Amino acid sequence: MTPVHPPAPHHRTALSVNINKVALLRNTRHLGIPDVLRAAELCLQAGAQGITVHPRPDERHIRKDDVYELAALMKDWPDREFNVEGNPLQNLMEFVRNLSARGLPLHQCTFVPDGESQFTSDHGWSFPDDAARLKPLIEEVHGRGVRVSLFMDPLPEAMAAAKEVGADRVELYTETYARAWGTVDKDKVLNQFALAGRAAAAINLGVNAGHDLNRDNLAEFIHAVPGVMEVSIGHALIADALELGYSATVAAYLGCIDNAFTVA
Ligand SMILES: CC(=O)[C@@H](O)[C@H](O)COP(=O)(O)O
Ligand SMILES: NCC(=O)COP(=O)(O)O
Repeated sequence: MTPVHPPAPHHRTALSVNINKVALLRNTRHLGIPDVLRAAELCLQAGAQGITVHPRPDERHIRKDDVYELAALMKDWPDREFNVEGNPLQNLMEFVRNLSARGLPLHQCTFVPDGESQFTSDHGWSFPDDAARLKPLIEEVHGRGVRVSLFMDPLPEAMAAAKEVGADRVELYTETYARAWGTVDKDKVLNQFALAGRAAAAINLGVNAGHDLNRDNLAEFIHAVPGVMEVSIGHALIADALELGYSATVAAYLGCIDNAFTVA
């Protein structure tokens, strides 16, 4: 199948669509609609460079079977990325081990320090406190050929510790930026993210970003924070898709990313 939009050139920020919220709606009936596999396929056809899911222990949205079925779908899209988020001290490692045992694709794990039934992610890992328990888990994930990204608050001084435990990337937790967008605090907050991004880049730690990014705030973020390799976007993007459809919505977000690279 020919994608509407080709995979991103390597120097551009990749868009990974988080489809948690499609599953959330599906789970309110026993009819299987909206279909998460169909959602993923439509986003990939529209040019999204990856699919993200965050299977929470309470299965309020993404369920175990979804992860394996999505991974099987991703086999048909070898140039796209499958990213599974979660807490490796809860359920995430089970997915890593089973996907690996079944020979199914998994390209990136994003370790997120969420509680069992947390409302949504709201903080990053804390160093040095979390270092000793993360290190062997990161080694295990690497042993299965999967990249590890650590969900982190935008603290420049914490980037070295993330690198030290073996992370390949950090995902900067962008809710504070999203909240500040459109207020007098925006430039100050954005500068904090830029400093964190630079601190990561200086030690060869890749930078992803996510949480509450949307069509209004995305381009400015990518423009200000150098070298963002990937953004994972779910809530706002799926809300937009309810109005515009997946294809137009993904195209709009890819357009925001393109704009970030073209505006002066
Ligand atoms: C790590 C992160 O920011 C995302 O996982 C986000 O929290 C989506 O999770 P929910 O869709 O469950 O809110
Ligand atoms: N890692 C962030 C993510 O996948 C999506 O977060 P959100 O856009 O649903 O807030």
